[in-house]
Amino acid sequence: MDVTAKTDAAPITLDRLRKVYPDGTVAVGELSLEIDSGEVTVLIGPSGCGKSTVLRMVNRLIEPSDGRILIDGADVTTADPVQLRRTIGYVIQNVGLFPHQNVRANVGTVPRMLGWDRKRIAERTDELLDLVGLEPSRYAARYPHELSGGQRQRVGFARALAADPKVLLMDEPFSAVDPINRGRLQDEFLRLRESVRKTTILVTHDLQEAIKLGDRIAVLSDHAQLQQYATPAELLARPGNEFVERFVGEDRGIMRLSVTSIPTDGLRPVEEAGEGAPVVAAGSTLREAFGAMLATGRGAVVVQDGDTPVGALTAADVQVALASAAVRPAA
Ligand SMILES: Nc1ncnc2c1ncn2[C@@H]1O[C@H](COP(=O)(O)OP(=O)(O)OP(=O)(O)O)[C@@H](O)[C@H]1O
Repeated sequence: MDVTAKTDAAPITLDRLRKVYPDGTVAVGELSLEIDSGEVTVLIGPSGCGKSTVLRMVNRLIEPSDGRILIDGADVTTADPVQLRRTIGYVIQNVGLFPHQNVRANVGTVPRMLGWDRKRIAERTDELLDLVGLEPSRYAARYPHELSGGQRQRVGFARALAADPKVLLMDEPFSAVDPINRGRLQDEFLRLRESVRKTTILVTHDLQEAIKLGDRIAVLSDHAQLQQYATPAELLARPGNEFVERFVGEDRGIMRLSVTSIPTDGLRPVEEAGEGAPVVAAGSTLREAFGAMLATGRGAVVVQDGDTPVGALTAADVQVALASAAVRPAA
């Protein structure tokens, strides 16, 4: 892990957070959650269970009725909301770019408010556009309507990161783009996380997305009641109660393939894979190994560390690896 990037992040504590809207709707009953510095925590749960309300209390777009929110140990429920929002990146479904400002101006919004000089803003904008894969010379002068949905989402992400916030809030960030682009954006998000490690709270409806992007997943039921808070692997292997079991559904066995790595020991001798068997890299997931078997119609793969074959894994071994991962203590 990149230590310098890690220092940019801050832990978040939600302490008995509560929101009752003026009409009496209890959106959030009482939620407590510890989010480690630099981690991505996903809030997931049925429609209307209070996910967005929780997220929007963190940047004070919504005022909590009770409870505290600590960022880096400081209670932000008493901070000036405008100042606070400048230190928190916020990415929403339809991006919310300013339509009459070009990409450069959109990305520079918060640095401008913070009074950075033009040169510093321009340098930062170029750096961020590069980071999200939009070449500045080509895209900086464009207006939002001259971009695809996925490109707009990238600009939104660059804008959220512009002033180097310690915290990033993302509300259904990828749900407005088509499935192929969504997958690409998710992959980019994972890649970006290697260099820009912000403490992130991400709201989604999509369990696959939660499993792919989350370090931890908080499953909520109505009134933002916390049903389980666990790593993706733990959640799928050991749903904490009936609600979570129903929520993760019957596909959880299949999904576990994506969050479980090929075992490092106990592999068969390479020869057992047979001549011409597909090769997967050591450290790949069971899903990648099983996918390679299905794609080639073979019953085994060769596991390779760099250029060196280290063993063979059969379809039956995949099942055994899944079963033994379930009894191991949580990662
Ligand atoms: N301004 C408001 N006034 C009254 N009730 C509200 C208000 N905003 C949201 N609610 C209610 O609070 C509850 C939680 O809403 P919230 O948007 O946080 O849920 P959500 O889990 O994000 O939903 P979705 O997944 O459908 O976006 C819902 O019952 C909603 O109808």
